[in-house]
Amino acid sequence: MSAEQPGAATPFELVLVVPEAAIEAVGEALDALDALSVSVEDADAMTEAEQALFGEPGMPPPKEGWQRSRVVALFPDEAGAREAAVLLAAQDFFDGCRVQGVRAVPEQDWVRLTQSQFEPVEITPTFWIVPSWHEPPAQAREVIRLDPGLAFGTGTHPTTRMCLRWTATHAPVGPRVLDYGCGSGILAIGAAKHGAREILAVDIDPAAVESTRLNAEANRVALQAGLPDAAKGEHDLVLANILATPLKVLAPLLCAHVRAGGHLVLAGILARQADELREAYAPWLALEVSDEEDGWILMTARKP
Ligand SMILES: C[S@@+](CC[C@H](N)C(=O)[O-])C[C@H]1O[C@@H](n2cnc3c(N)ncnc32)[C@H](O)[C@@H]1O
Repeated sequence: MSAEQPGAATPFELVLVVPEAAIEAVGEALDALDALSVSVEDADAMTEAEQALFGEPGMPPPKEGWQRSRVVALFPDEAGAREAAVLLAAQDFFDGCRVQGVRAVPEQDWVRLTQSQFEPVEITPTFWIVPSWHEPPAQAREVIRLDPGLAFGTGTHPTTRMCLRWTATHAPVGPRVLDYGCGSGILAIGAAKHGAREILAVDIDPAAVESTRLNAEANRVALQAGLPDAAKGEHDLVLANILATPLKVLAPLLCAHVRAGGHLVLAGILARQADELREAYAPWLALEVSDEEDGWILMTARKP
């Protein structure tokens, strides 16, 4: 197999120069943006400013980056790498960082590499995300079939997993569900597997909308997918796994889409951002932290 095979997108690298103060936030954001891998090296390597970075023997280095790190993040395709560059540039922590380039990564067996990185993912003991090249585990009763593709959301990221887990543990969810920032459509499909019947999925990225339609079809789920303008009406459940900054901007809009008695479920939020999110949503809903994984939190509220 090779990258030239029909259907195999060419992977792209996003190359960033990041000061030490921003390295942790950039790393977390790249993780949230579904980078396949992230490597960090000294941006000043082979110059007079080169710094050695050592840890205790057998221990990790004492810090995560150099004074200026060169961060190389691998994405499955060009759209993913470019979207990550745009989303990162909009974050407050990105001040002082620089996008050095977005470039194709040639001549490797990316299909096999990608497949080897995606194993079935357990959401609950009976709810699994399973790539098409795997058999579902015997104990799986609800299964989403999903392969890594153009859009974020394969179930490997804690933010996605927490949203899916919430949906599974609150099943059956009400019939009307809005997935805002749908990416691959994984949350919408997960809601369909747990009781939702009228599902609307929206995203600013047309590639995500298309990906959601295809993934829904592959999972025999009926839903409507479109750009954010398509979000209309009130819903029993509104799910939004975006990053903290856009979630704050979207607060009035997302709250308006929740019916009285309905639920709002937000992810893409770091534990240290809980208070700012709570404050941003306070005029409409009282958010609380209802799950936490790897430093990411799930914030939820029920509309009175
Ligand atoms: C972190 S991904 C989440 C994808 C999927 N829902 C999941 O949970 O895995 C965030 C998605 O939100 C979309 N997005 C970002 N800002 C948005 C906005 N203002 N309105 C709608 N979608 C947005 C991005 O294009 C991306 O597909």
